[in-house]
Amino acid sequence: MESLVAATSASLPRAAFSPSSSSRTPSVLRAVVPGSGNAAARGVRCAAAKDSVFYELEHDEMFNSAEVFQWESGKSINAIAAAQGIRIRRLCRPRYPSEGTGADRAVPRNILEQIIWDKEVEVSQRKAKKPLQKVIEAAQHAPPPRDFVGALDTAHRRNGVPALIAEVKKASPSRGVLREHFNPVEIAQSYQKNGAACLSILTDEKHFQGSFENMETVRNSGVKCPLLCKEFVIDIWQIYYARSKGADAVLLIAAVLPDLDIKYMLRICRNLGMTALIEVHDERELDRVLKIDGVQLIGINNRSLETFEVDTANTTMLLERRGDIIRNKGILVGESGLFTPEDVSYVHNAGVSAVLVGESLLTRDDPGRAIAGLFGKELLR
Ligand SMILES: O=C(O)c1ccccc1NCC(=O)[C@H](O)[C@H](O)COP(=O)(O)O
Repeated sequence: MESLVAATSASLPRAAFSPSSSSRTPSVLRAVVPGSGNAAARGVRCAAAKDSVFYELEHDEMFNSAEVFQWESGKSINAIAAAQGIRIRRLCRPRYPSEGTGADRAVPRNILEQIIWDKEVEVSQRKAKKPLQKVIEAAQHAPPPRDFVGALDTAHRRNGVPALIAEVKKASPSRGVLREHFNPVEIAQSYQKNGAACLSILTDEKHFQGSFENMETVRNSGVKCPLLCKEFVIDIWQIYYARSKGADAVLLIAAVLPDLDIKYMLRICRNLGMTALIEVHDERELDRVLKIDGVQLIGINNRSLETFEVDTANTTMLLERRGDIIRNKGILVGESGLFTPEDVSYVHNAGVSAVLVGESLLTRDDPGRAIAGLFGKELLR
């Protein structure tokens, strides 16, 4: 089968393959069959020859989902997202005057919404400088992707405690600057030396003082741990860009991305040989993600990205309710607010086999050596 990525880059209009662009260009078939956005024209969906790529797309569950039909009937991305319980809105510009601008659209409701709105502006500027096709080409020349899930699994078995994804972040909206002297390569090397299985590199500049350059420098420094690109992904462009800078995995946040975006982005990750860590905060997000095929890594974030409140009981609560189903899916990651060996044991007992930790390591003089303190023992490499 010709891959979606190949179809994207080779034969179809670029915009047609960006379900998360702010203009929300509708499905592939509408782009290639003028006028197919209305019900009558939708009959065209079944007209492609059996040997064409469009036949496969027409028969693809993704392109026949309710969400695609909702797009095609003109429903806005925010309306579709809201129907899935997503509270974070996109900074959608009105498509026609009657939609208005709406006073409430002008002000983000919380920090996550602010980050996403800033990200939309940032991504559109980056795309203008480096179009998708160029980033896809750059991704093809990147150092090969490494096995993120395999590294977590091996470390968990070796140490009998959750595998560590150690975070390289200078600052955060909730805590401000965590580390004045910030050398990403030094921190990454020290994490690796002290038993981290994987690393998470913050790439958002505005709110976390991170960068894609940090990702690239760490990747080129000889650090062997697989790297997660900790970014607020709203567009496939960012996934290709992360790969081009050497990332092995990307974060996808269920509080931000509708189901179809997650499915589509998962496919792109798979085609690129990358892993997606799908992050959830509550039961509703978890239930959405559990219905998606191909999810290998689910992160339960203990920090509300809307209020900043951290509560490790969130992991226990979600695992008590959905533990069996989640464990069958793959590896579970406990994220945020872990400071002591008791915190780590608590989420381990709840069922996680990996933890994502930033602040409690980064605020120590030597972040790598702080790992033993966090786990109550030295981790083997
Ligand atoms: O950390 C924040 O303040 C924050 C605010 C808004 C969105 C995301 C945010 N953090 C991302 C993370 O989830 C953490 O960096 C990660 O889980 C590590 O958490 P911690 O160990 O508490 O630094």
